Amino acid sequence: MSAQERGARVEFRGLAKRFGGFTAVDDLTFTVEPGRITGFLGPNGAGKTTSLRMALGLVRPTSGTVTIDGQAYADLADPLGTVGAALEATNFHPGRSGRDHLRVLAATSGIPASRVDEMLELTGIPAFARRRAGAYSMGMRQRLALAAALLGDPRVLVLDEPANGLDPEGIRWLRGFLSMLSREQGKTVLVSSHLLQEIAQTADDVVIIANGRLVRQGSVADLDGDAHVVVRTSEPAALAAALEQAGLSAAPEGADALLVHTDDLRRVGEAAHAAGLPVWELSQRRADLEALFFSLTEGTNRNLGSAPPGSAGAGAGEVA
Ligand SMILES: Nc1ncnc2c1ncn2[C@@H]1O[C@H](COP(=O)(O)OP(=O)(O)OP(=O)(O)O)[C@@H](O)[C@H]1O
Repeated sequence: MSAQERGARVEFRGLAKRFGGFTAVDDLTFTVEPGRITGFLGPNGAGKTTSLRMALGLVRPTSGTVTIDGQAYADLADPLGTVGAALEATNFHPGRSGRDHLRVLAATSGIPASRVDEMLELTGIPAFARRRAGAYSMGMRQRLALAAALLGDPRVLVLDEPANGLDPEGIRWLRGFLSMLSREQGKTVLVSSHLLQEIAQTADDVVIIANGRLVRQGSVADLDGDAHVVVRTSEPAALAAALEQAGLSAAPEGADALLVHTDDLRRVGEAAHAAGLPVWELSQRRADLEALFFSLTEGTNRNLGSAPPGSAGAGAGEVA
């Protein structure tokens, strides 16, 4: 089975959610491709959790749809084998061990008990999982939630802020683990975060939202941008012509500089020298995904400052 067949496409179409007069998610349209890791990014309060909950049929959209392999979650013939989700890592009974929790889940879903120990092994908590869940650290809960999400060997994995509470070693482990699930097993992985650096190294694609709206989407490679050379001169027009002759395209940047579409400083310097033009600065510049993320989401953290009208805070006031 190819990765394309193993994973499943998740399509968000015109998805919106209003809580009273407050629009938490606004006309969100994007596609999550099979066999790839998609980072779902946005500052706190951007609407990530609400969107993921709508994808899983836990919150009813005001309008729009989310389909998994062409079907709404509620219509899936084999939900556990299609989507595994870890939305919040806190809802385990404190008196029960993590292993027992998973065994109950497996039993009620017709999944063999042996799968539980396999998943605990895979997520690195076989011994810890025999202790009561109430004593678990946040990182342990995250791993347990991940093990639970994987029980049905789902084609799609939906994870809400899975790096929260993990230490640097745990975050490194999570990166490798998600890569393995998507690259070796072809699963579709949709993972939310409010911190770009947590997933920029792992994600193939990113979807960035702010104030409930889509602000940018694309592959990490595209958004990170190509390298450019900045060249500053007193003769920008003449230098642009000289660069064009040398087969390089350049665009003006301010009054006295050009942005040249190449990463080869030497070619730019030699073209200027051959044309007898003065150069004041010659440097490389790379559009940085991190800078892009900040510029797109700056000042949009809706959980800071005054509460939005009609909002009693996350999780309150809504019955799906
Ligand atoms: N049940 C609800 N009733 C009213 N407002 C809500 C409800 N659930 C979420 N909101 C509001 O909708 C907005 C989006 O919340 P959501 O939890 O989806 O954001 P998020 O991007 O997941 O942020 P975070 O990382 O902080 O969870 C927030 O301003 C939140 O307060």
